[in-house]
Amino acid sequence: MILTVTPNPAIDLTYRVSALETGETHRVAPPAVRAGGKGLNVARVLQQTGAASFVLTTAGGASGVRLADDLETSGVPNELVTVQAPTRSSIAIVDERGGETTVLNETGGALSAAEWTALNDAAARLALPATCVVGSGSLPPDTPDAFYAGLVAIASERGLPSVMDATGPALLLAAEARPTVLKPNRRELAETTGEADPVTGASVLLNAGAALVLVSLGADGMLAVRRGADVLHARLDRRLTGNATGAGDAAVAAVASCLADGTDDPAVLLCRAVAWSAAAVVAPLAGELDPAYAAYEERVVLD
Ligand SMILES: O=P(O)(O)OC[C@@]1(O)O[C@H](CO)[C@@H](O)[C@@H]1O
Repeated sequence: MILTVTPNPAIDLTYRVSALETGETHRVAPPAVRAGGKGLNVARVLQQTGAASFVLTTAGGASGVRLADDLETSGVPNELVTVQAPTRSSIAIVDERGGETTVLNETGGALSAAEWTALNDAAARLALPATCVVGSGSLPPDTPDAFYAGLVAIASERGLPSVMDATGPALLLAAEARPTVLKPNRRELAETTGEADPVTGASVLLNAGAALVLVSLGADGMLAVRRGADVLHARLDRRLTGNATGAGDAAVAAVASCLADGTDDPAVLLCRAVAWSAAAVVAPLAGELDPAYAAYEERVVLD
């Protein structure tokens, strides 16, 4: 199975409005409520495509109970580390007029040293039967920046590929631990490396130790950057509108599914990542793909 580790999950609340106006009052239908957080979305997408996945995450307070209940309903196998801090909320507001989504991510509560140890220990144990290790999402406040680097090391010690989707110092340290793939988006990469150009930013992560960096460019597709090789760019043959929340998670799921099957050709990874990402934009909620997701691979243009 593909192990996904999410230290800072969320209850995702997705609202739909006909046209979002800042500073105005909106009458809205109740939100869709789901257990979310990037790794949970990755695991849900993998489950939809028939790949075995496993969620390791934290849960705290009444919102943590809600998260646990929803995960059980989803049928994705999981293990939850119980923590003191209540599980945070993430609010997505989908503007049906322009197809843009506004997201409010609570920062979440800090974990104690004992809770971090429990999460690390569980990751090391659950990696034993895994075929790939995925770490994704923001880290709670006062987190050890080396958490994702530790996850890469756990994978490497077991000879497993690893995919990390992180930002800031956690992303830089993860790069130094020599992961198989890093997948920041363009903004996260620029914030982390201080480089506005995505290829230059990706080179910073490659020089630090990453083998392959996939940079998501939103509607402009995705780049695959490797050391000493041509940069690859892929995009869908047309622009799509919908809910882009979770599109990056679908890309991570695509990469993890390739690696778990023993495929590490960057062009193959990139094209599947672009295809699943597009199929996620069309699906209403993060963690879902358009059921016709496989057909999107034929619509990917590789430069
Ligand atoms: O605060 P983070 O961890 O960066 O992002 C959290 C989050 O917005 O990302 C997912 C979409 O990618 C949502 O399910 C989730 O709640």
